[in-house]
Amino acid sequence: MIGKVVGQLACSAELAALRQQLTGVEAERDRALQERQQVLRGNIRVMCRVRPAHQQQQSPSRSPAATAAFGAAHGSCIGYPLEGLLAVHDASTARQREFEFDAVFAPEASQQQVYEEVSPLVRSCADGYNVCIFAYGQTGSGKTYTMDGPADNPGINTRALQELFSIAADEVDHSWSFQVAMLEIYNEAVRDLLAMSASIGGGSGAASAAAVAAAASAHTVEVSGLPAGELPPNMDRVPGLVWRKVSNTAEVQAALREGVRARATAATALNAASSRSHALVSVKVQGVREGKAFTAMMHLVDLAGSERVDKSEVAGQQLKEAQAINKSLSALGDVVAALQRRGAHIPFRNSKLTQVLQDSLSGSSKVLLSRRQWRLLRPSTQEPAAAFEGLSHPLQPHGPADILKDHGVID
Ligand SMILES: Nc1ncnc2c1ncn2[C@@H]1O[C@H](COP(=O)(O)OP(=O)(O)OP(=O)(O)O)[C@@H](O)[C@H]1O
Repeated sequence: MIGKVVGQLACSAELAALRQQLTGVEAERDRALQERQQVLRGNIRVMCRVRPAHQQQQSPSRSPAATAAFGAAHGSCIGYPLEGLLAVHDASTARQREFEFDAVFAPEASQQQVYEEVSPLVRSCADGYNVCIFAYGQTGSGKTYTMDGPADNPGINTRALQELFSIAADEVDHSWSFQVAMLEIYNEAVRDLLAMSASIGGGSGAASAAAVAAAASAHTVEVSGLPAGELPPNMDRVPGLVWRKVSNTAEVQAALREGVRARATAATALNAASSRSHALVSVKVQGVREGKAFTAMMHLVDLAGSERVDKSEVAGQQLKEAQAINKSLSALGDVVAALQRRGAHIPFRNSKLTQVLQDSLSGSSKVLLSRRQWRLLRPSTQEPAAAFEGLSHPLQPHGPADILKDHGVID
């Protein structure tokens, strides 16, 4: 009797082990498939999210024709003729152009819909790949909303960590750990926001401007410019950076809030707009797969506003800011272009931003850019009515046409 029970136990233990093995094989096959899919879709993907019009620009009673007329009166209107395409009609030149992205989100797209397109990259990070997700666009175009988002409808940052937690919860090995760090890059100086927050009490407003300025300077950190392969395994890209351990959404949101407050406090104390700096949330994932430990990094980046500043109109601090932003955005553009060309030399050293991100931009890392690197498909002089009927959205003053104009894509 005892022998039989033990036999059955052994048998069910074997069955359980076999099932576990099979699940492991299936999970491994799914991961390989997902990786293959990612490689085929390209390691650099570019999506475009169109911000809804502000309230004063919206009218619930506006028909598609009236919407098109509104757009035309404001110089341009936009439409979505096919999946992944954005069409821009510029009324002043009667020109229409189409731009191709990996995905285009219309103004009504929800935070969750945007996140679902990003989610495969987050899953790649849980498979051990380094990942970078950027939001790029003019001031007011919705970068912070997309990355950070309101507390009751969070953006990519919180959703990405939630997904990582849920992946880890389903793993056989429960020794996974997650840490976040927050950095700000302003005028080519890199600041540790969580360290600053600890010095000034989370930016609760109690610290004087002088104390905040002192903290900002004290927590300015060095970045190693060494190429990825030459960085010793025990050396961090940003030595001494404060990493906060997180294991649930509440901890993530508390850390993010602290960093955001420290950034805003520093901006006020230094008399600078926070949109003039790059904000980075870095996530370090340490996990175990098939008995092997791995570390992967994910950088979630809210880039500084990309508007072109006419140098003749700004001076002093604003000019310095504009130059620093231009320098770092063009350095990022050069790096992405070199990666796309698979160039032998990738110019990471040209800015602090690309130095900080270099481990997540090289090798088999995955990169996602929101609003950048669009490919012009075909210019046309079609009337907007046909192309835009039923699809039109008025263009707000800070809408894509302004961005496209800024970059000389349209006149
Ligand atoms: N998809 C959206 N849905 C609703 N509101 C949005 C959306 N995108 C942006 N907004 C709102 O538009 C305003 C500007 O957005 P946001 O602050 O995210 O712009 P930004 O590009 O980060 O600007 P900056 O460069 O100045 O930081 C905010 O009030 C934000 O709440």
